[in-house]
Amino acid sequence: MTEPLTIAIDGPSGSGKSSVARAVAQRLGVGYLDTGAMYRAVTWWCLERGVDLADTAAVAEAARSLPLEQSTDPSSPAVSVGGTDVTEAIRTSEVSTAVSAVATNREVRPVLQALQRDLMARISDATGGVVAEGRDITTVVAPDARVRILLTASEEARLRRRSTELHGSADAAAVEATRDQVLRRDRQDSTVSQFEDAAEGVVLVDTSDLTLEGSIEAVLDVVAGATGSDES
Ligand SMILES: Nc1ncnc2c1ncn2[C@@H]1O[C@H](COP(=O)(O)OP(=O)(O)OP(=O)(O)O)[C@@H](O)[C@H]1O
Ligand SMILES: Nc1ccn([C@H]2C[C@H](O)[C@@H](COP(=O)(O)O)O2)c(=O)n1
Repeated sequence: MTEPLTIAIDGPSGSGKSSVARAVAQRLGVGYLDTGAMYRAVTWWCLERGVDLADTAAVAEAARSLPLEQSTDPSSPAVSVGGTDVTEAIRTSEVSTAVSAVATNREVRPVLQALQRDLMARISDATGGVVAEGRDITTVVAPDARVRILLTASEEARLRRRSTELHGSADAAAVEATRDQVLRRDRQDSTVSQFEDAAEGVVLVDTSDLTLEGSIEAVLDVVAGATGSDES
């Protein structure tokens, strides 16, 4: 039996994890797991039901009982909670501003990490592999993955990308408006996960000077090197 192709990608906000992981999964014909979407879905669910995000036990209970459905098809990622499509709602600035309170809740993390391992196994069974991305996939969720990558980019590049995505511009005002969402979140999230430096055995891919296509190719090259085949 062929070993499933598990690819774990971590990195800071705006490094390009989601865009690159989705494209890589599509090109390799395997499933895709956006673990950040799961932290966002818990956040949305708590805000919707008036759960105080500072009440760690109540938030952990919400994570345990979350009626989550998540598409793992890289060509159509979608998330619904309790039958409501929240694919767009989990990307609002309200959720983006609040999500670190959930991601740094140490009772929530093991709940979602267990769910992520379970989903990764199921996706691999169905498609022969999985590309999972987040902040702790290479170190905690799937430290035995065949390919482990830390995707990074300079602070300037990450702010420029996120600002272009959110405001359609990377001028000084737009970058300033984006700064808090990107950098504060990374500061908070890095208190519970190691995604600023590559852990032992994790390959660092710096995309600061790469185009999106260049970043995808760079990751496919690492996959080909690690699997001894020309997966690209
Ligand atoms: N060279 C590049 N590599 C990857 N993404 C790039 C590149 N250049 C621009 N982008 C763009 O950067 C934006 C941010 O990418 P993406 O959402 O994939 O980042 P992320 O690391 O998943 O961020 P977050 O963790 O905050 O969700 C996207 O609009 C993407 O198209
Ligand atoms: N494995 C993960 C994935 C995500 N997070 C945190 C980091 C962010 O604050 C939030 C949303 O992630 P994004 O969609 O921006 O990638 O969830 C984490 O702690 N661990």
